[in-house]
Amino acid sequence: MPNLPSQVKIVEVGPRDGLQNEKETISAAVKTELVDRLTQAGFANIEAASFVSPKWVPQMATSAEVMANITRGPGTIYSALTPNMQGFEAALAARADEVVIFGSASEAFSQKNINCSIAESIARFEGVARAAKQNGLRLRGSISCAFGCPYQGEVPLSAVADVVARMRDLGCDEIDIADTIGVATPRQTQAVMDTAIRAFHVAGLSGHFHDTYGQALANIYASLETGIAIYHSSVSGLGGCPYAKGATGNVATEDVLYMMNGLGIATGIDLDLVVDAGQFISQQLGRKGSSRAGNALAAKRLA
Ligand SMILES: CC(=O)SCCNC(=O)CCNC(=O)[C@H](O)C(C)(C)COP(=O)(O)OP(=O)(O)OC[C@H]1O[C@@H](n2cnc3c(N)ncnc32)[C@H](O)[C@@H]1OP(=O)(O)O
Ligand SMILES: CC(=O)CC(=O)O
Repeated sequence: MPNLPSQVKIVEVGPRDGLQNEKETISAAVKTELVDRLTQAGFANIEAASFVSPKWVPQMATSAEVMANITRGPGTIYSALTPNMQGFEAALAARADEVVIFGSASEAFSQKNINCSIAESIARFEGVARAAKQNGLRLRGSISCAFGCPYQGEVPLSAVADVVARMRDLGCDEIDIADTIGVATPRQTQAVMDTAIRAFHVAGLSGHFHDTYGQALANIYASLETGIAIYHSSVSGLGGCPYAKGATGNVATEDVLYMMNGLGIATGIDLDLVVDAGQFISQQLGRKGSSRAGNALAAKRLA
């Protein structure tokens, strides 16, 4: 049995990554209730908002209202995406605990997603990073397309190493290695994670896996073997990226928790309450959730 971490942090990204791609407008009240349910379930970190252009991502336009109305848990960090100073100022006003600068290891994706090159994005993030530190906010860097890009295909390890180093030099407390389109497989995952670990301390790295090809849980297990102990997931497997067509949601939180529980890895999260939250948001969206464990556990309750 390989030596796996004895505990992990699960960052719940459903309210942001999970909902950002929904076509029908979801009310701020529903989003607020979702965040509150997730807080009750015991998450130490919830990605609750995104202060991006409402023209680019209309679903996130209610972020300030959601942040104003949630009931904050004393031990929970509420994060918000901030692509530039305009986003940062909004996140600060909304009392975000952590801001997320989000770049890419792929030039093509950077242009499509945030309308600038990787180098331009890093220059933009410098102001956000400085302001975050000055205001005592945590700073997280997210690196999209670390395993493959919907526009340019392969992404070399050297590109991942380069952006991790740039995020590190900006002073990020945590850096996410993201499989935006869910194409990675376990050996590749370990190669990318080992590359990131050479550029940043392992305790500050996280794995953000979408599940398009059904590989996300296997990739999380592979990452556990490299020592990575922070994972992102989305309740009910919600999600997708408006600038990565065809990509499905993040790995489902219920499935990750079920696996961690089985491995004896502590998360501090109440799986039953996450299943309830998944049922709630699925009902609101009018469709069955895509978490295998969530659906099985909900069916067992009815049996
Ligand atoms: C993999 C993932 O899931 S990542 C998450 C999903 N992707 C995203 O959220 C990316 C969203 N992208 C964006 O919001 C945009 O590309 C931006 C804001 C980063 C850059 O867009 P640009 O058009 O180059 O911005 P620019 O600075 O030129 O401003 C254009 C307009 O956007 C507005 N804008 C810029 N930044 C923001 C912001 N953070 N919040 C709200 N509005 C903004 C400006 O006020 C301006 O408005 P106007 O036309 O009414 O004057
Ligand atoms: C910011 C993100 O949402 C990360 C990704 O999936 O690319």
